[in-house]
Amino acid sequence: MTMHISIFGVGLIGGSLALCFKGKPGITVTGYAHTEAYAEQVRSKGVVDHVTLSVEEAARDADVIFLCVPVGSLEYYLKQLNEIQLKPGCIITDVGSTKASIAECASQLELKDACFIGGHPMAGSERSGVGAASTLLFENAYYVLTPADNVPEEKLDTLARLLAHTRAHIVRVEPRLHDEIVGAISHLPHIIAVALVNQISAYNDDNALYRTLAAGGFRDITRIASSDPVVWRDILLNNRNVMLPLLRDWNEGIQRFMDMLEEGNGAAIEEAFRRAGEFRSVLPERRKGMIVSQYDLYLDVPDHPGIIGRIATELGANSINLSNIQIIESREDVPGVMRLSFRNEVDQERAKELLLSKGHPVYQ
Ligand SMILES: NC(=O)c1ccc[n+]([C@@H]2O[C@H](COP(=O)([O-])OP(=O)(O)OC[C@H]3O[C@@H](n4cnc5c(N)ncnc54)[C@H](O)[C@@H]3O)[C@@H](O)[C@H]2O)c1
Ligand SMILES: O=C(O)C(=O)C[C@]1(C(=O)O)C=C[C@@H](O)C=C1
Repeated sequence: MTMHISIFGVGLIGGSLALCFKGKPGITVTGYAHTEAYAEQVRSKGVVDHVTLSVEEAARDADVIFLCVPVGSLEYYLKQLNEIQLKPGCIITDVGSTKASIAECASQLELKDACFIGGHPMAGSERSGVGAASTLLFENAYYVLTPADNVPEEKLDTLARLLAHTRAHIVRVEPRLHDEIVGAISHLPHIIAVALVNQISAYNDDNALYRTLAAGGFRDITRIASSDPVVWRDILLNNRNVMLPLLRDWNEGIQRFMDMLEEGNGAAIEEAFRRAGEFRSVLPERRKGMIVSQYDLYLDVPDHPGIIGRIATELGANSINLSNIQIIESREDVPGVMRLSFRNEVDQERAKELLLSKGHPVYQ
């Protein structure tokens, strides 16, 4: 029997889900787009089997509907679906970065023949739109489900079986707790990154050397400042009751740093770095969705033409699969730092041995 999946909002997350499902035996994927221009983009990327601009056409035959629109539009679509005769037993789920308000909306609606299961894949990117979609986005990430108590286990099993195509790990969390935790580990870092970039950008208006000299540390901490403005406007407004106390705590932490500097308290500064390093070192590093998403090696190599090709060829000749390669700092005629990412620990270890044996300085 064919399972019909419908994806509302075929952007980074919706498009990545579509890619995980499309072409799998017994699955068809329909994408709903709200403008003809976006529908055309989705068609040209070929991530779904069929694209429509009609909510009804997208929904009426669906077994599972994924709402992948910005958080501020989720309730609108859930209410629209409640007005349509859906297939009996249909599962509606979402991928929004906040879960309490959509769970509340679903419980108020008392959906007729369908059931709602909130979801949130803890994986993403600063890029947006269907062009950024990837089959690998969710691999090894956590995928949070926030079902209400009255959701039948059988429906949860159906959704979990479908999500197995993403290769993510399912975890169940209560919606309010979810919002508190992601407020701290995801939404707060986005605010901090944006505030930091905008602070430095104002200095750069007076002296362009700020941008020129911005190196690894600045780039590492600010990647997410390039995230989609509308998506993040909606997330932060939706989670503002969680964000405000977190920002007050943040202000206190910054005030403590100001005190340490005013007092010239070196011991306290050292202690702050030590404590942070300790916590970071016990994060489950090797999982996507956490701090480090890959099995990485760092390599000091001279920055001259052909070096990337030579390293990749050496690894390939020894059947070691690279998943990514990146120059972190690249300047003419001085050593550069290359990041090599592998899919598993075995490849990482074999690469390390090989590169060390060829005389390359390798760091882990
Ligand atoms: N970006 C991330 O890292 C990330 C990670 C996990 C979850 N999420 C959540 O996933 C959802 C989508 O985010 P994204 O990063 O894929 O964004 P995106 O901008 O890449 O995709 C959003 C999609 O929704 C469509 N859309 C926008 N407004 C719409 C409307 N009013 N009606 C119908 N379609 C509309 C857009 O055309 C696009 O296809 C958001 O709820 C976000 O909170 C994002
Ligand atoms: O990796 C990134 O770029 C992300 O911002 C992903 C990230 C996160 O903060 O971890 C962002 C929002 C989501 O709701 C889930 C994941």
